Amino acid sequence: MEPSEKYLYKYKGMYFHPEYVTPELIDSLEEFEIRVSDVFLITYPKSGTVWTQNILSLIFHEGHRDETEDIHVIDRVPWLEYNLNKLDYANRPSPRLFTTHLPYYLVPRGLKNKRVKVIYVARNPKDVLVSYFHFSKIVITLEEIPDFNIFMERFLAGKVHSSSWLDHVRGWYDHRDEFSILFLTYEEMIKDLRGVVLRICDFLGKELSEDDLDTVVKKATFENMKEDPRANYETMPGGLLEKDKGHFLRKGTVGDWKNTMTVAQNERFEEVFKEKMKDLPFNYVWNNEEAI
Ligand SMILES: Nc1ncnc2c1ncn2[C@@H]1O[C@H](COP(=O)(O)OS(=O)(=O)O)[C@@H](OP(=O)(O)O)[C@H]1O
Repeated sequence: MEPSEKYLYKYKGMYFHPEYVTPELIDSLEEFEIRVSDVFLITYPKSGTVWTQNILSLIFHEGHRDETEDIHVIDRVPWLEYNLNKLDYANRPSPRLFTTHLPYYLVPRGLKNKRVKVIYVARNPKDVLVSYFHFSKIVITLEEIPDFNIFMERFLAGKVHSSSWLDHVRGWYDHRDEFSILFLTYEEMIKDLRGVVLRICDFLGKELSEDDLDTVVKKATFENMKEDPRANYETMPGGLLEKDKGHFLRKGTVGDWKNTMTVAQNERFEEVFKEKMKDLPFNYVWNNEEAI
């Protein structure tokens, strides 16, 4: 079953939503003017994007940490290709923080000067699949596919928004030498959030006091983010979420795929993905017992 054109179109090998992204915009991003102080967060959807957005916002903005500023993370670390709140990116003060789901070959050329810091977060693709499946039910501009089996086949074929998980992760990993890039996984964030925040700070050359570090870690926990209107995405622009159907911050756990996928579905998933993932260094995300 092919994706409906109402929700998806393909451009330069990548599926985009027609309402938010035009081919002209994608083309223009190649020349997007980069500052060396910019920081880019890059993810495949449902891999821990908003979590890391929140962490970056907390690291960089005292007013977020001490709650004196009421600015949503979508405005602190906005999407490069989905400028939902029409921010003036060219005139934002430095350091600018951006988020993107773009593949390595569509990001601004300036990222390749190796001076711009890029953080890539990957997550076990089975958990990504399940999170994506639930997400498609609550976002009004995503095609809702009630049958998990059909959704999984679309996911495996890369016929979803942002295309194939495998191509995304592999592309960024195989081209890592062209960027100044820190790879993180959702699973290690779950296992040792403080350690990951420290690694991010180290990578970005940010020094936080112990108290500030504690605050970042505390405010980035699932429970606290769920209660924080600046970070829980309950009020997405344009009323994108159908709140009575579920929440953006849904479960926030590792291994939830086991509650959804049948043995046969897991076998099918592994048949398509496992061999192709073999030489990726993220093998540990494949098997949750090994990850935790
Ligand atoms: N603090 C924290 N701790 C643990 N997990 C968290 C946290 N914040 C967000 N999440 C979970 O991340 C999933 C959403 O992924 P993304 O933010 O990448 O989605 S999106 O691409 O921006 O739509 C989604 O995963 P699921 O719960 O499995 O659906 C969120 O719950």
